[in-house]
Amino acid sequence: MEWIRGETIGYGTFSTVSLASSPSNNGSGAFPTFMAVKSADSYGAASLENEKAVLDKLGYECDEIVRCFGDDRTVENGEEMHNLFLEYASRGSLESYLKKLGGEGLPESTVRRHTGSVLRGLRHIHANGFAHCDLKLGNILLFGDGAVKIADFGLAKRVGEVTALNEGVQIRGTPLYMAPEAVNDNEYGSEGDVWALGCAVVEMFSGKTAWSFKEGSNFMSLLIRIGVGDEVPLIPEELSEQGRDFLTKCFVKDPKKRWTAEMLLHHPFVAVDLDHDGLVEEEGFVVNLKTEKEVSTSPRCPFEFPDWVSVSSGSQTIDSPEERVTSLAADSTPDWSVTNSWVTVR
Ligand SMILES: Nc1ncnc2c1ncn2[C@@H]1O[C@H](COP(=O)(O)OP(=O)(O)OP(=O)(O)O)[C@@H](O)[C@H]1O
Repeated sequence: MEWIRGETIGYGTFSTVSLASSPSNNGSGAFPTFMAVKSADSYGAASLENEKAVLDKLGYECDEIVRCFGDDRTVENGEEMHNLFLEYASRGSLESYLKKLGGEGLPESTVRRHTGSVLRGLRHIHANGFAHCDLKLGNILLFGDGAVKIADFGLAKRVGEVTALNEGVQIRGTPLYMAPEAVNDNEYGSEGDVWALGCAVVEMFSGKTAWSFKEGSNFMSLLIRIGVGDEVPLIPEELSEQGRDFLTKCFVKDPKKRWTAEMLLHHPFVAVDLDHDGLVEEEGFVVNLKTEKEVSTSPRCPFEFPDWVSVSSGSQTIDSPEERVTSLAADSTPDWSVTNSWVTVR
């Protein structure tokens, strides 16, 4: 495929994302005329390879997962670049969208709709045996028609798989979205994605991160709050009762008791049954609402789901929570990088 690199539309830890046009395709072939191309040098190549492998396995049937059209390599300024071609989200990420609102959150109706979409994406990812492991607003993309899709599968992994990244004392993803079992036991499974979804819902609604954390304050104190004790993120009081209840199901500290994406899709916060034809006008455009078939009463606990099976990630337990947090603090070789004034640890 011939393509032309356009303007830069985003930066990640491992990559730069630009607009790519493929005029010869004219939108008629296998590729659309405009795509996003995620490019990395040799340092980020493994992440891009992992992302492509996972997206290939997830296939095309889930509308809430960003599509991958293939990859190639180029030499630019004497350096070999690895390129991944993705569906272009013209409105960027939810993180950048919220930034434009200057600290304001989104209306609850929009939060419900986006949450339902992300849950359908997570259900598909988990049903195929993967965990995303880096769900956050920066990795939820907003499309011109109001749809949202999950992106950035660079850290995704097979549930139960022990990879080089989770051997020993390491953490992956963004600390603000880390689940207690990830902090305490190095466990990264589908349950952690549900915890992260809860953090994303709080942030979408309030415009603020789920954990209050002052810039410059001690990062380890946050890890201790997440991993040790009973504290969970603050649930916004302005949220409806359904929304608050939904979040309590995401913020269950014990991953085995936390609701799954499948279970949460039956929660009334997202399983809305509007008494009109499913169209709502929102933020200047009409959105076709997808609803779950059954919107009856919400199960109130995991045991009300007859076929619910708890999936454990199978990662090894390293230490007690206290020992692990202390070892994280004392670990001399973490790869710390700073993105958007927050610390991301790889
Ligand atoms: N398909 C896309 N369409 C439009 N914008 C995109 C697309 N993919 C990524 N972006 C933009 O680029 C940013 C970085 O992309 P992405 O998160 O995939 O990169 P990354 O290197 O894996 O980053 P990180 O792991 O640090 O989050 C996103 O936050 C988003 O703003």
